[in-house]
This record gives sequence, C-alpha cells and structure tokens, in this order.
Amino acid sequence: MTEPQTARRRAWTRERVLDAMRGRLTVSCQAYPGEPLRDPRTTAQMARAVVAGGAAAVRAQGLEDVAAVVAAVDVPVVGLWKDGEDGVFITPTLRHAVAVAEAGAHVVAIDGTRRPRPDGRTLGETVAGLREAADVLVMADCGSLDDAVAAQAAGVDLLGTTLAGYSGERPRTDGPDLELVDEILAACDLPVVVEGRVHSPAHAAAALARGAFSVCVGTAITHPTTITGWFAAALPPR
Ligand SMILES: CC(=O)N[C@H](C=O)[C@@H](O)[C@H](O)[C@H](O)COP(=O)(O)O
Repeated sequence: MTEPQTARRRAWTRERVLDAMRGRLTVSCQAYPGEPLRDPRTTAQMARAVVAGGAAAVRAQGLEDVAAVVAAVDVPVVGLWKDGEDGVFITPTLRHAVAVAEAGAHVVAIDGTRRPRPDGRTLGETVAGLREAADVLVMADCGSLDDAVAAQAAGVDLLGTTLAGYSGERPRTDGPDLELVDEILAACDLPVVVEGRVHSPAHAAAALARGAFSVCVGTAITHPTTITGWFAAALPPR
C-alpha cells in the first residue's frame, strides 16, 4: 500500500466501518480456483465497479485479493481466506485470521460454526487471539441459530448467515434463509448480515425489512458464469 492508502485504511475506525455497513449492501467479489477471473487485479477492478454502483463494503477472499481491494477502494473490506473445500474452510484457523487482518481487511470473516477447527482452537480462542494481534472487527459466518448464539458468546462483532445451507444444519433454501434470519434476530443482539443466495434486489430488500443490519450479495452480482447459467437454463430447448 502507498502512504495515502495506509492512512486511508487507518481512518476506518470500528465505528465508521459499522456505520458504513448499516442498512446497506456489501458485495462479495470472488472467483473460484481455476476460473478465468481469478486474479487479484480483476478482483480489485470488480471492487471498483461495485463501489461505483453503490456497494458500501466489499467482501474478498485470499490474501492477495484482500490487499488489492483495500488498495483499490475506500470502503470497508470484509476479508476471508478459504483453505480447502469442505468442513471448516472459511478462515479456518487463527493463523489464517491474523494473515487476513495483516492483509488490510477491516472485518475478518471466519467460520462461525460449532464444528472442530483444524488448529484445535475454539471460536472464542480464535477471536481472542485475533484481537490480540489486530484491531479488526470479526464476522462469524454461521450455518444455524445455535452457531449464531455460540458465536455471540465467543465475542464476535457481526453474525453472518453465510453458511446456512452449507454446514448440514439447514436446508439450502432457494433464496436467502430468511427463517434463520428471524430466529437469529430474536435470539441475538449483534448485527446480522444476511449472506448466501441473495439473488435479487427483492431478496436484498426483504432481508433488511426483516431487521437485518446489512446484506451481502456475491454470485448474483459478481459471478458471470453462474448468472449466464441462469439465463441459459431458462431458454426453451432448441
Ligand atoms: C458458502 C460459501 O463458501 N460462501 C462464500 C463465502 O465467502 C462465497 O462463495 C459466497 O459467494 C458468498 O458467501 C456470497 O454468497 P452468494 O454468492 O450466495 O451471494
């Protein structure tokens, strides 16, 4: 990062980050292993494009992408590091979480499920260790109400529904899991980010209308291969 970029990064206090995200859209800019758009420069350009369209924050995966996005846009960046493909793979250990913070993320998203973590630490130990190492907000990517309740007790700052439908505790709903959103809002006090299968502006609006703090959209905005597939599949057979 250049000096002005470092100063800009520092100006994002915890309060400013939360204030920026409240009631607004976070856009997840991710390309998956082997895909044509998987390049930190492309992710950074995508981040600039979504900020131009009104994204209040950007979510990005991988240390290089996080650093490139932090340098490219002046909005909060929710960073994560996916390692592996099943089980606990979203920022699975304290080492991953600290590295994401060091890459410049304002919010570090970590697996917020109750499943055993690869380094043997509990979520609470991971959050405490991360806080010792860096002044960042922590978002727990949860898959169920029990995850959210445990994550709140573990000391995270934000609860996400990111893993609903992917951790085996909830069905994979067609759109966002709004039933889970209702359950979490009734049981927890922390800000809730609705994430996962928010596929239309109407879904995003419905999520906020339920009382969610913020909404995060990935695929429907930044994954052209999937979006193209939706259109292609809607055509009648030739
Ligand atoms: C389950 C998992 O690995 N979720 C990932 C988390 O970062 C991403 O692959 C999703 O794109 C992101 O959560 C946004 O969700 P959607 O792409 O459905 O709008």
